[in-house]
Amino acid sequence: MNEQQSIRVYEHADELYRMAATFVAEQIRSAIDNRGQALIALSGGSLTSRLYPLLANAPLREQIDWSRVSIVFADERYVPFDDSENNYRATRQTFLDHVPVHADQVFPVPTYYRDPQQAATIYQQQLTALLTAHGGQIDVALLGMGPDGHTASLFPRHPVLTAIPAGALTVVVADAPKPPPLRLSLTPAALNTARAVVFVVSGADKAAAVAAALADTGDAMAQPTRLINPVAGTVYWMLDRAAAERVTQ
Ligand SMILES: O=C(O)C(O)[C@@H](O)[C@H](O)[C@H](O)COP(=O)(O)O
Repeated sequence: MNEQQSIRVYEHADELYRMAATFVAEQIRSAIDNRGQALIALSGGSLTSRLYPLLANAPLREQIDWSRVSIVFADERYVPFDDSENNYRATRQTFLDHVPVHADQVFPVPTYYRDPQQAATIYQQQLTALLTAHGGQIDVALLGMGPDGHTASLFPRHPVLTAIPAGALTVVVADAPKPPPLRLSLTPAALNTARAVVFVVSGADKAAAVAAALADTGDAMAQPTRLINPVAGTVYWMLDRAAAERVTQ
C-alpha cells in the first residue's frame, strides 16, 4: 500500500457522502488559510448528485470563501454544455450555481471545439497557468471509481494509458467503455500534483474493484487508480461498508 494513503470506511452511503463533503470543505478551508486560495478538480457521476449538494448547502456552503476557489474538471464527457451527460452542466445544477464562486474561476472543459485535441491543448494551457498561480499543486482532486476500476476517464487497459506523452496534463480518450465514448481526462501526471486525492466510492458493485485497487500488488494498466500517486500529497479512500467489503488489509 502507498504510504501516503489513508482508508476510511463508513457504515452507509449517506454517512460516507456527508463525511466526504465535510473533509473536502476542510481541505479547501485549509488551502485558503495557508495559501490564500484553493484549486480543486471535480469529477462527475454520483458525486454530482450525492456530494456536491452538501457543499452547496448549509452548513458547509457558509464555511468557505468561494471567491478564493478555482475549479477545474478531472474529466469531462465530450458533449456540448447543454447535453444532459455534460459534467460541467450537472455540476452547475447541483453545486456551482448555488455557491458564490466567480464565473471566471470555473474552468469547464471547452467541449465546443470540433476537434477534441484542440480542447485538450487549450485545457492543458489553462491548467498550466492555474498550477503556476497555485504553487504547482491542485489542492483537492475529487475522484470516483467505476465498477470496472476506471477513475476520471482513465479506463482499464485502454490503449491511451500507455500513449500519454510525458508531461501531458490532459488527454483525449476515444472509445471509452462507459458512455459517452469520447472524453477528455486529466492525466495521472496532472492528478498527481494534488495535495489531497479523494476517492469517494460506494456500493457493493464496486467491492471487487476497490479490493483490487487496494491490494498490495497489481497491474496499473488494469487498475488505473494505481497510477494516482501524488508527488507531494496523500490519497484518501473514502468508502461505504458495501464498497469496502472485500478489502483484506
Ligand atoms: O464519468 C464521469 O464523468 C466520471 O468522472 C467518472 O470517472 C466517474 O467518477 C466514475 O465513473 C464513477 O461514477 P459513479 O460514482 O457514478 O459510479
